[in-house]
Amino acid sequence: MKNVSWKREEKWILKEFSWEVNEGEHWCLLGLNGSGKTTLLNMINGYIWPTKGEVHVLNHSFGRTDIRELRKSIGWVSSSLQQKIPDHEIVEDIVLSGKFASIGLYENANKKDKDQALQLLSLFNCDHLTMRRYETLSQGERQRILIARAMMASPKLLILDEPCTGLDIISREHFLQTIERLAKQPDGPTLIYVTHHVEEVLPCFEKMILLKNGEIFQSGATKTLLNAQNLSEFFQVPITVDQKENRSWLSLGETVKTK
Ligand SMILES: Nc1ncnc2c1ncn2[C@@H]1O[C@H](COP(=O)(O)OP(=O)(O)OP(=O)(O)O)[C@@H](O)[C@H]1O
Repeated sequence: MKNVSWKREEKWILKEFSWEVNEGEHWCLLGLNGSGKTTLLNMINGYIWPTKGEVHVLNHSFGRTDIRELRKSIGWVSSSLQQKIPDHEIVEDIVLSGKFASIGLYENANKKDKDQALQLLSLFNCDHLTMRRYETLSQGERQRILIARAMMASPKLLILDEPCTGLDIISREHFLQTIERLAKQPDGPTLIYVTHHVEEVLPCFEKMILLKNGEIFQSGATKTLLNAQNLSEFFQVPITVDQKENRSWLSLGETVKTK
């Protein structure tokens, strides 16, 4: 994205946003509520167009490409997708439907597709759920199934949009292990992980953007951005950062706690 801005109702929602993702990099996009994360994802997927600036995704230049073709190479797992899956759908069919980008399975999957679906279910430790109905799955299981579904289309880019929403701490940690495994897959997709929780930023996300009020507050190597001074300025409250297992854990500074 080069100098991308997006205006609605006389307000600039994204401002002069420039971002380059190189092949093989995994990025985390961290921003508070209303900072413009969803707007940015809608733009990457071609659902909205920049008011100013240029967007190129996976060598497709917006304005000169068939966006529907491009979307076939992008997986986007979000809570709105979760709500679209019918309760009665069987896990195996949900994963297979990813191949056809449909909600519901209307095409005949062949043996190769079925084998791939089973392999993905196994990758995400969901073998035991193959014949279960969607409505019987826990929140964490649903997220893993939907990522397996997205992977059926062998996307080049996989967007995980606040995937830990609704997960308790144990489920979250299990889920994050899955993401770590996914990031290490040879020939796997580039990951863009969107969150407002710093502790979800796994070591595999070596690059990140801190997004604030539609602008890049900072971007670059995760290691150099996640420190107390930067994050205190970003959140505008005193923050303490502890490092544990290559992840950053935040707590609010003393002055805030005693207020
Ligand atoms: N179509 C629109 N018209 C007017 N304002 C909009 C439109 N879409 C988004 N906005 C505004 O743009 C800002 C950024 O919204 P966006 O949904 O991108 O934020 P977000 O970072 O995804 O927030 P959250 O974490 O709460 O989901 C918000 O103030 C929102 O009200």
